[in-house]
Amino acid sequence: MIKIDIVSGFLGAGKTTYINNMLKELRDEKIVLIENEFGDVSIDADLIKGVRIEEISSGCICCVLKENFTTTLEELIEHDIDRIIIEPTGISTLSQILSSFTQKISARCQINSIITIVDAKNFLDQMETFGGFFTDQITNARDIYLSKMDRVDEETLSEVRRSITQLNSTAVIEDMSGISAISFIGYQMSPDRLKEVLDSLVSGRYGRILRGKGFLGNHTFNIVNDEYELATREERENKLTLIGNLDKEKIRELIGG
Ligand SMILES: Nc1nc2c(ncn2[C@@H]2O[C@H](COP(=O)(O)OP(=O)(O)OP(=O)(O)O)[C@@H](O)[C@H]2O)c(=O)[nH]1
Repeated sequence: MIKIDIVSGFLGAGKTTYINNMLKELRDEKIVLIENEFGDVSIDADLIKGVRIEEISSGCICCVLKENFTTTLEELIEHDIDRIIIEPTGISTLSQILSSFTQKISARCQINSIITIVDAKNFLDQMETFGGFFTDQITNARDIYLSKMDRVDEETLSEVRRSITQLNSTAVIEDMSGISAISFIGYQMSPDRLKEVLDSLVSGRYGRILRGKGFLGNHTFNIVNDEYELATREERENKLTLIGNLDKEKIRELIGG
């Protein structure tokens, strides 16, 4: 299956910056980047190096250029590639892009990630003015990355996080430095399996876990770096939160959420 990663986000949010970082991690793969520009002049394609780039310009792939987009994808999947990264314009609606995947595309590809980059510095102002795009980009994302964290204070950051969570309570929100959190509510496993899972989590094979806390039935556990403690208490709702440089895909597989 060809992996598809969609990296959306408002104008200037940091999509190209994120994709360039992502490409550094994926040197061994055959990748095609679909770059969608609203204007005629391609700028982003010049900023990205080392991969094949398909440009679709003069409009958004979510509306006027939707057919071009679908045709481009259908042609691409005939080739020997591992991954397609899609960078829509900043004013694209993510729901429309997701609805462009025809049966032919879905049969050959698997959506690996649906990311929205949120500019922490400008988000609250832009949200007031351009709410529609944001709402769609945020509600349809699986992962939300905050950029420009270096340019905001803690209070603004909390407000940005609160506002995003109101629109999408299930997306993982993380900063571009790679420290993120992942939570599971109502997950199920046996106490024996829980011990195996905790051993795996602290092994380093699932990323670097800085902190973890959770409950499973009458068990409670704490993870700090590469150690964990497991104790028995009164019955609670099954919950688990992990914070760190996480390999979320593998963690989701491990926990089964
Ligand atoms: N201070 C700061 N600047 C950032 C950060 N991320 C991106 N930028 C800057 O923000 C500007 C826009 O970043 P891009 O990655 O080009 O954003 P984009 O979403 O691809 O922009 P468009 O394609 O025009 O919509 C650039 O000058 C980046 O260097 C960040 O975390 N902190």
